[in-house]
Amino acid sequence: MRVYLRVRPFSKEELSDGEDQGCFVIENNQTVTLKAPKGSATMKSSEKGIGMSLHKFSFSQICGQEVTQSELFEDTVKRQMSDFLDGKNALIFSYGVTNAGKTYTIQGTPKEPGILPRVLDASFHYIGGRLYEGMDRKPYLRNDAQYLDLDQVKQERSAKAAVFASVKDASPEIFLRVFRIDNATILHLFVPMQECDPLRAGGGSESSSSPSTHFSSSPFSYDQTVFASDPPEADGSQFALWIAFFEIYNECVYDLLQSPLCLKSKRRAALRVCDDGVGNAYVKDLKWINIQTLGEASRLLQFGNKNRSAAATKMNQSFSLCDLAGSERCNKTKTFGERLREAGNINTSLLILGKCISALRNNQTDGYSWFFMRHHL
Ligand SMILES: Nc1ncnc2c1ncn2[C@@H]1O[C@H](COP(=O)(O)OP(=O)(O)OP(=O)(O)O)[C@@H](O)[C@H]1O
Repeated sequence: MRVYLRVRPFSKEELSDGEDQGCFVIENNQTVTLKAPKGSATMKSSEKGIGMSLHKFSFSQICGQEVTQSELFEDTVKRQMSDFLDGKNALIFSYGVTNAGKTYTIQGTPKEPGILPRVLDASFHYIGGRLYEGMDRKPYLRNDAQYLDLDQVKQERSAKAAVFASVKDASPEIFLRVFRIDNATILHLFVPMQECDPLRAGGGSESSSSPSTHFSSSPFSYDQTVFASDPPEADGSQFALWIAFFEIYNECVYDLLQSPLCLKSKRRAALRVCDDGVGNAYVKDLKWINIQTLGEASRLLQFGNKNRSAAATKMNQSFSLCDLAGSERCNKTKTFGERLREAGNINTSLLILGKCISALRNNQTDGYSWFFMRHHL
């Protein structure tokens, strides 16, 4: 596990409130010293000879306030991303007091995209023309994939269409802003809008052009050689990308990709955290959506984020639902196994996005977590 510290600059308000008291000194790129603020309980205690006013902390690496989003990605996540593309699962978790800069670091702003859009972009870049266009290989339990029959594929398509239909009125401007670096690059990065049309998106494999063409002119600059070496084209490997997005709120797991059409009651149903039978936790009944383009990924992110804030403010939370959460053993049913191997060499790559708020709120802290799972079948 690697632990990075990111220090954000003071805001104008903080500076005018005199919060910059030199309490924080970066000694080197791995060590910081914290000095208790004047008048704080810690400072008063140390003046009485109880406890210390100085504390040193060490990290894998410290990113100072001058570090840009792009540099942060290069210095921290890129290595993990490379492992992920090599077939290892990964988890990225950000933790800090409210207003510390977690959202800025993970999601970023239109002008300064954070880790998430960069990783999505890099994933598509890496996969290039090897994206599996069908929807019949789907994540299953924690580390597995299942084969879907024609009826199930149909259901997947309509579920996807329902989600995309509910964001179809979103302004393309907002949509584009998610990854915008500057005006000149907008059109290059994003897929043509008709490719994001919900009806077409619902059609799954009907995408007519190779996904690689959409990302060849991405505004993000990566040294692709740092990423895992491409699997040999000759082995016919393809990649299926599915996204799930959930939040943990007051100890309950909520699906953020649940289409509002499915929410007949105003209460959101909490999902269960189950065991796959071999000790791996997974979220039962979590909605997975197959994506074919970076644009679709971006729309899902937008959709889920909207659900998150709406959920917190508009919906009538029922804490009695909490008893549904918690670990529960679920029977492992039939998996795809050998049938998939016979059918071809498909890598199923999964991205799970989630914001963990949970009981951490009690300490005025919260965290973002983000998992990558990938398996070769
Ligand atoms: N590295 C940075 N450079 C410039 N501004 C930053 C940086 N990090 C954070 N900020 C700014 O600081 C403010 C707080 O950041 P952010 O909203 O990301 O905090 P947070 O930890 O997600 O807060 P919360 O837990 O309340 O959601 C925002 O205005 C953000 O734009």
